[in-house]
Amino acid sequence: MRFIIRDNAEAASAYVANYIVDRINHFAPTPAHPFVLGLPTGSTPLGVYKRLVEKYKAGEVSFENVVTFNMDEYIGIPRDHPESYHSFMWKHFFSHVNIHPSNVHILDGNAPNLEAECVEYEAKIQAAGGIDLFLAGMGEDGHLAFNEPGSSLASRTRVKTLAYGTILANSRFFGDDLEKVPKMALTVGVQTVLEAREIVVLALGARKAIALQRCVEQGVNHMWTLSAVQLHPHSMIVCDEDATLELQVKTVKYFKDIEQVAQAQGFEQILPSKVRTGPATVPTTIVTDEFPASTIHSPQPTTSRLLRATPATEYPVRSRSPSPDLSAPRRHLRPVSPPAGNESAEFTEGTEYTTVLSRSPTPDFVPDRMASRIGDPSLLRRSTPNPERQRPRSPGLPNSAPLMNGIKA
Ligand SMILES: N[C@@H]1[C@@H](O)[C@H](O)[C@@H](COP(=O)(O)O)O[C@@H]1O
Repeated sequence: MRFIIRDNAEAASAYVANYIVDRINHFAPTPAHPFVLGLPTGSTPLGVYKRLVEKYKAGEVSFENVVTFNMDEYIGIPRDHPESYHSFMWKHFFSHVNIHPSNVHILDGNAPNLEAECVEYEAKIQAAGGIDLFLAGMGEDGHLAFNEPGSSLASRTRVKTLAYGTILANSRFFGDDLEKVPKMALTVGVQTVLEAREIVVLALGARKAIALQRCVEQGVNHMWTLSAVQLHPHSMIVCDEDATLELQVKTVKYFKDIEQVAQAQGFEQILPSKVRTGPATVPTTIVTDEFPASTIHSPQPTTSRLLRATPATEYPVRSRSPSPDLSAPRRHLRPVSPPAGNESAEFTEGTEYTTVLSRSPTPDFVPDRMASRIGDPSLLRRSTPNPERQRPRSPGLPNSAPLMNGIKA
């Protein structure tokens, strides 16, 4: 993951706008091979949209062959409501550039069948060839689009109920009246974003500092859904100095050093050509048994396939025996013809199984305290969680007497 820090919001927004223009121009989109751009709303991208419009007007970029997909939309407010994301996008961006209205895609929060709307949206993304670059902002709680804390990292476009913190944060757009803020929205999923060929996140201001710290310095976490961009092979976060307030000095210094070293060496970190030009195939998550071969040349975010939950039907369903007695005989599956010398072979697809009775409990009920693996009886006692209670009483020795390594008793 690249991490670009600029002195202030203007410089960070300019960096992102220049980057997008550069990507579109290098891609050289045509009607048959358009550049597909994912877009956010919120106050954060306003500076980017302003600069993109300026660059369009200056003749530096054309949106003639750009197709867009917005991240999200409120449910239940009219499309022409001043705070709908439809209104936002046309007001701040689309009305000012040469994009074809038919190339603009924004979820319809008033669709008669919201679930169908979400399914169709994913299909449209696929039909467009997948998203080349997904621009994103970040919620104060680290949400990506409207993927609130606790969202599945394998999620796709769907209906979401907004978290109270988001309603509170967005109430500033609704006259600070919490009642006027929609409580639900349609949003692309985390997985939808991860399947873009490239992700660019913009984070501005001190109010994003905690979320940025969680997403950059801590692990991938469903409670800070933007952290999932760490799994993407071509993701970049661009922020201003204020947004770095909660980061460690060494983190900030390291990422600044990376940029300086690259500049001193006379190169920029560039994207593999397949990502820059867009491959013929649409990136999708493929679930295979093999561990994916990681390669920076693959336009597909291979790591995200690790996030896919495996359908429960792919494995034998554990018998729900009502018997709490672990020593009682239990039923389990065993291959009809087990491999030679391996009677306890694991379940393998395509193998014929028979039900057998045994006294072994299913694996997750094995009360293995490791101590049972140690042969020496004195060590065995010492290895139990509470040796004082479990040692045999010795005549003349008080119960509370300490043991010397648990061996002398
Ligand atoms: N659904 C949007 C997000 O996509 C956006 O990132 C967030 C941040 O908004 P702002 O940029 O105003 O802080 O707002 C909303 O919740």
